[in-house]
Amino acid sequence: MPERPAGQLTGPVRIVGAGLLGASIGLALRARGLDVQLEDLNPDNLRTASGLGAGVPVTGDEPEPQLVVVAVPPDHLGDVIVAALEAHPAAVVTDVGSVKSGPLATVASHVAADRYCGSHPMAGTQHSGPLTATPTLFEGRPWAITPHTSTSGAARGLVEELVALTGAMPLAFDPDDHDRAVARTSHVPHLMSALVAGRLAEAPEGHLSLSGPGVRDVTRVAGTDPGMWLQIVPANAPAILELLGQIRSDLDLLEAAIRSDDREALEGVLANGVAGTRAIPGKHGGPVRPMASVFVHVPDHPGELARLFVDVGEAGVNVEDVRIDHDPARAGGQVELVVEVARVEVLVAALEARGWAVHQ
Ligand SMILES: NC(=O)C1=CN([C@@H]2O[C@H](COP(=O)(O)OP(=O)(O)OC[C@H]3O[C@@H](n4cnc5c(N)ncnc54)[C@H](O)[C@@H]3O)[C@@H](O)[C@H]2O)C=CC1
Ligand SMILES: O=C(O)C(=O)Cc1ccc(O)cc1
Repeated sequence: MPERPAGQLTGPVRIVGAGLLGASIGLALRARGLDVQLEDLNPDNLRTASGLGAGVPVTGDEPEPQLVVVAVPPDHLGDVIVAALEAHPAAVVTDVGSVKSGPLATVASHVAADRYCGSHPMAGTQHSGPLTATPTLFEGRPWAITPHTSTSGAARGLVEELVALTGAMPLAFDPDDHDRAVARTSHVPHLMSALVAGRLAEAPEGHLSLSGPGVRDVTRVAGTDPGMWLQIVPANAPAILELLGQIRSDLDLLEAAIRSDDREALEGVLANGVAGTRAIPGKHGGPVRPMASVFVHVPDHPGELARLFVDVGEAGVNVEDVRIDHDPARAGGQVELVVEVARVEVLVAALEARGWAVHQ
């Protein structure tokens, strides 16, 4: 295939699988003025996605796509990518699947594999289907681009443009290395979250009333629709099993340390955890900036949250993250504002001066 200079993703883009990911990509591309064609086996999802403005359902009369984005569940990726390469002999084909080596194995023997370049955005919500699709889903998020040995420069270039148009941050990975990376950063964390959350379901009556932000943080991702994970985990079994083996040894060490009250070994486990959290890159891949939480009691009246955020804005402090919980002490909410450590004093002083009950 001839090399295509950069800056030439003009569409049409065909999206196969108009669920959460497909419809969100469609919305992002429509916002940039590209023609988007939608295909889905499920007529309800197709109707919802096109109704939201993510693109136009295919009829068979439309022009050939320049780029096909396959966004179907993991079990079907390989076959649907091959079908797209065959159906659209001039198009570049990518997919957004969570695991790259399996689909590539299906595609690799295909004569037109040079037109295929895998990819994987690290963004989602806890819901599947197009209803919660949003054009901003990918903004500032990492999006892996996983060319294989025979991917053409032109195919890779077009996928890079797709990623740039959605506002995501492109990161190049070899497909196998990508799978090892997401086993560590996404798949095993999800399974660990499910294991911890699973112990909550059988808790004796009353115990869960002591739930605080900690348990919510650790179990949040376990609450996502399990359907997709039932396909992701088997698709990345080798990389996941390797990490689970290491965690099993860590658990043995931890259990022994607790049994023998070995504080040094326990400290080692906890220190490793601290080192791990600090190793996660900061926003947009930048350096990690130390963060701290400021907790604010918000009375249970309409408009109070809005007033709080106006006051934070006027204090000139950027909120990096925010969580809202019931206040265990009084009626109302407790808002946790995560800000840079260096901004905590300014924020606390400004909020107290405006009458907010604040603690750290
Ligand atoms: N949900 C997430 O958080 C993320 C998902 N992914 C990957 O993106 C892909 C799509 O995931 P979601 O959008 O969440 O799933 P989804 O379930 O919301 O959407 C999948 C869509 O594909 C359609 N479909 C299934 N088989 C099809 C076929 N053969 N031809 C045409 N349409 C077909 C379904 O009807 C559905 O509308 C998956 O491979 C997943 O691994 C990647 C990053 C994040
Ligand atoms: O795990 C995360 O960090 C998410 O944001 C959600 C998610 C789920 C599955 C993926 O393949 C990619 C991202």
